[in-house]
Amino acid sequence: MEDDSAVSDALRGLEQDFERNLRLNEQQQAGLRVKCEFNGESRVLNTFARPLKLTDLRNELQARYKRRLDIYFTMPNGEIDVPVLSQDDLDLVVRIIDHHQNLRSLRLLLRVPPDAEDTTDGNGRCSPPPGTLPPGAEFHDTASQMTASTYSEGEFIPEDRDTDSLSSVSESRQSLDTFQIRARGLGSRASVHSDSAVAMDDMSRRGGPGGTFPRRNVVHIDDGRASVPRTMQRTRTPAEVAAANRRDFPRADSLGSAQRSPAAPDNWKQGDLLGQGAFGKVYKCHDQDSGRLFAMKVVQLDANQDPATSREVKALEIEIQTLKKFSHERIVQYLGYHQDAYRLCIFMEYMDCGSLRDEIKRFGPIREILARKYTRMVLEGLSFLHRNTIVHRDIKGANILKDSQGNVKLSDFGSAKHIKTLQSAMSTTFAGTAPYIAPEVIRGKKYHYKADIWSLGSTVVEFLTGHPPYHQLENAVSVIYRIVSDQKVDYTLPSEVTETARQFIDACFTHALEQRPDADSLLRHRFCTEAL
Ligand SMILES: Nc1ncnc2c1ncn2[C@@H]1O[C@H](COP(=O)(O)OP(=O)(O)OP(=O)(O)O)[C@@H](O)[C@H]1O
Repeated sequence: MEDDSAVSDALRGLEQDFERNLRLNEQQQAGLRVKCEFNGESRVLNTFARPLKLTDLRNELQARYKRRLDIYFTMPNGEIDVPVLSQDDLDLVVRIIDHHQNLRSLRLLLRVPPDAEDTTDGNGRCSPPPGTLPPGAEFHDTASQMTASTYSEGEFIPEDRDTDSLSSVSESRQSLDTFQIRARGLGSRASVHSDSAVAMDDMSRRGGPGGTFPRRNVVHIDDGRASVPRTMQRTRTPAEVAAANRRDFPRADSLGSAQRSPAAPDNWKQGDLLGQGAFGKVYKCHDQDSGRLFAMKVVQLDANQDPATSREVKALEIEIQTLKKFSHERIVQYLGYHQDAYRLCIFMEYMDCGSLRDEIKRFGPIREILARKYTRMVLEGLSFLHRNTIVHRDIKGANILKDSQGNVKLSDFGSAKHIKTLQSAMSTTFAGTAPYIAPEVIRGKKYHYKADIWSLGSTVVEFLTGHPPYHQLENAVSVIYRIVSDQKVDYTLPSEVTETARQFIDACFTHALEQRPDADSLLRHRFCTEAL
């Protein structure tokens, strides 16, 4: 009986291989259709003969667009663009789409090279229109004594600290952070799960005791202090919220107490630079009213933002408004945001020891005993996010922050999608993130919460070896090619690392989503439960 089923399995496998090869042959004999997107406009170029030559492609682009353009390969999910710099990159990209069942054409994103942009100020930034605040001007600049005003459409949403009817989501037990928030009774589980944003938006629409009234977004700069204007936002329609939540999640069955939302400071002073990511700088800040320290991520905006970028900024603001209501001892607390014409400032809880990536850079790979502890804390954070229908989407050492007591927390959750789209729109790349991306995401599936588990596997390799898998490869295209084509992720652990660690990592690197364990089951893995 067993023999029979083994034979039929093998036959089915052979049949599938045959069909795949047949399809591949047909595809390879047919030419290659190339679609290009430039400045928000999509065009189908010629069908190119194989093998596709980079010089032919460049010549065709030059003829069509009459300018030199940088070429990026856009993955089917539209979120990942990787630069195509050489013939080798292009060959890999063609191989990726040939092995991809659903891809019929090569999608390329075209961008004007930064050095060719004639509207830049020489630093890659766009010059502001006449009469506007220069991009370098900081709000706290005492010398300038300026008052800058920006106007945006929308309805004024009262700050949450004045809004008793707004609740936040929290499971924080004994948070060691300085942003401990006062508990305010039990929240409704149902409203916080997939309908959470609807419920919150609904409450926002109704407004708290402060009422709802239109207001202009004005930034006053005086006296070396910055006053944060009340934020404005467009409320999400139920359809948008439903679309955002149309994912397959575990049930939110253990939401804890609802608490008062943390609020962004009204008056602050910018301090030292804490670090810089692919997209913006992070500064330490001092709340001038409470004395608390917090972190401020500054995302520079292009003054001549195209509509797509503006939409993404708006979406990011809305996301942060929602995310700040989530509170847990293993996630870095969002406090709010402020936007003007030149920058979007995202306020967050301050973590005084920086990221685990910084720690690895400074002190080398992390010993397994500590890696186990960090992994457990990361999984607690992931378990909370996933129960609350949030996919982190960018788990990596650089997004795990630590305080001086050894607590680690997840940062940058939820906002990753908008940040990435913005990065893409503003011509930065996120090659640094490529080694952590799950293969199904590269293949174009929507982010499923289990994609975070795959990234966790890469992050544990990073803890133990100092680098994620495939870091030695030269470029992002090679990395994503290896992730989608390797049956087994190629990584080497130091000899002293236990078999338990390897099993844990391999469990994270399970290709089939339904077999890949979730955060709660990984928390029960011996890697997390047993001390060394
Ligand atoms: N809340 C915070 N508290 C303290 N330091 C922080 C905080 N957030 C970020 N940092 C510091 O700033 C650095 C840059 O953070 P940022 O989130 O901009 O980029 P990243 O996560 O390192 O990289 P990428 O932009 O590619 O995701 C971090 O590595 C960390 O050292």
